[in-house]
Amino acid sequence: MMKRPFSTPCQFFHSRPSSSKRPATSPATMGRSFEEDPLTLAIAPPPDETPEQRQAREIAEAEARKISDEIDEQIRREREGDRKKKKPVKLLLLGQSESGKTATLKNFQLTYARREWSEERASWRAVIQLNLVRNVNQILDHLTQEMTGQSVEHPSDDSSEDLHARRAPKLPPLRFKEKHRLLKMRLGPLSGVQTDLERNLGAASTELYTTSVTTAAPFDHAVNRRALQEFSINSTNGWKTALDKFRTMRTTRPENGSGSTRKMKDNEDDISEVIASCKDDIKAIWEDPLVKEMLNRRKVRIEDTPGFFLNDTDRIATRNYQPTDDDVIRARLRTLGVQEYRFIFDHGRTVGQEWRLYDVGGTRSSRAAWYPYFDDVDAIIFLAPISPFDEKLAEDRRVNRLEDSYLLWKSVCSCKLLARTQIILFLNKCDLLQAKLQRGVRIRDSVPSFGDRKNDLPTATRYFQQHFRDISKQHSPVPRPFYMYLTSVIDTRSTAVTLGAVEESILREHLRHADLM
Ligand SMILES: Nc1nc2c(ncn2[C@@H]2O[C@H](COP(=O)(O)OP(=O)(O)OP(=O)(O)O)[C@@H](O)[C@H]2O)c(=O)[nH]1
Ligand SMILES: [Mg+2]
Repeated sequence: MMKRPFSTPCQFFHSRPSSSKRPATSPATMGRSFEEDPLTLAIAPPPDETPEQRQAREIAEAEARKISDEIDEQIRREREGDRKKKKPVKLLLLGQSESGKTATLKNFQLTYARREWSEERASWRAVIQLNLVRNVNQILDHLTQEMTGQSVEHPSDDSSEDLHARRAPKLPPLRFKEKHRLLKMRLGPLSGVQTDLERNLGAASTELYTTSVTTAAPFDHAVNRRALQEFSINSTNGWKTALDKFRTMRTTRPENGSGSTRKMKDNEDDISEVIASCKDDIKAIWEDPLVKEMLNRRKVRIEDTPGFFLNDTDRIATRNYQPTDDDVIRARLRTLGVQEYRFIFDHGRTVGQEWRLYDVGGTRSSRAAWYPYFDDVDAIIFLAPISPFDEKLAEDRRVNRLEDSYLLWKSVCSCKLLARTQIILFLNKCDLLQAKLQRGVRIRDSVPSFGDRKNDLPTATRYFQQHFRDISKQHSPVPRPFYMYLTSVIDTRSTAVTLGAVEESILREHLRHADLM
């Protein structure tokens, strides 16, 4: 901040002898006696000023006035900047279910609102326990099916890996032993634990497997837009709704807690106890070669599913488990409706700035609720996972996930209301894409237009990127820049770098908007 010259206006106070030589009454002091106006007395030029002195004084006065004006201008600019800064930056996260929207939001919180992040971290424990327990129960379900001779669910709409499996020659039956039956029996209580955790966490803890919506972008048709407003669910607490009970429990001393808080705490302790007592069996079933063979034959890749924690059993299946940052990023809790999160950034370029991030449910039936939020956002981050090029939507197993992302991207790009909104594309889940290609899964089996290109990560990402770029170019109502990042948002370090660039570009857009208003 520029300093006002010490002289303004006091510099021109001249020591004056208390002589009887009083200046003539000026218009400004008209009607007042000279003694009543000390300011005039102070700033009036000395009566015996020489022409040289007068010239020097006038130059000094002009210089001081210039500096003073510059200061006023700077204050004005700062106030204006403050006003713009005070307006929250609004950012909308879009993309299909499981595309990584909530994981991106968590990265924002981890990078820029760390205090809040640290306060919330412990409350994610129940979600991560549920994710782990669900991994185990998924294996147990397959084991039960295999032991009773049932085939895999969804046999008609599975991935290209499954197609290979079905073409493979019939294999001899797996020979399970007594130890598998015992493992199944001893892990039986985890079914009740899953039910308890799902009940505690509410609707967000269960996935959606059906939908009546048959289009990728139900907000597309103008006629329905007014009606769509009614679908809008706006909550200011999102995942906090699910986690709040756990936070209250953690911050309340047992003797002060209400009856329900104490009951909940007891229930949480019981759950941790059961999971901890199953630790060795969980590890045993996950590491068992015959069980691995069974999962391979069934083409079940639990390690690729959202909320996979079986490689962390040693840490998580303990009575005093405390989630790490990475655990929280990888935890899976479905988003319901449209959730608003307000963060005052305590790190980054915009410390003190309020950001409002809108996280939406991505299943086809949730998308109708998005439209009302298109109106007033500074930017959109659109997440398109590129690893599931050979997978189907959980809520509609006739629809290819990549195809769904293309359709959704096209609708967002062509939406007139968003014509001048900055859209940033994250081609996400690059880590899973790389792993899939390394396993030998061929893109062209699911995406024939990929043809004979090299089946590796750089070629694949270039190919998908070009497709998204073409759609943006062809369908945007007015030309827009194509901002794209290749991401694996569970990698918090590289995501922090990406978010740094995104923060800057969104902020520029935000200030530009504020200028226009
Ligand atoms: N391996 C890997 N996992 C990811 C990546 N991005 C997200 N995930 C995981 O995928 C799961 C789903 O991510 P979410 O962020 O919950 O997905 P979403 O888009 O919010 O989904 P909805 O709330 O259903 O719309 C979570 O368990 C994430 O940790 C990624 O780049 N790589
Ligand atoms: Mg979500």
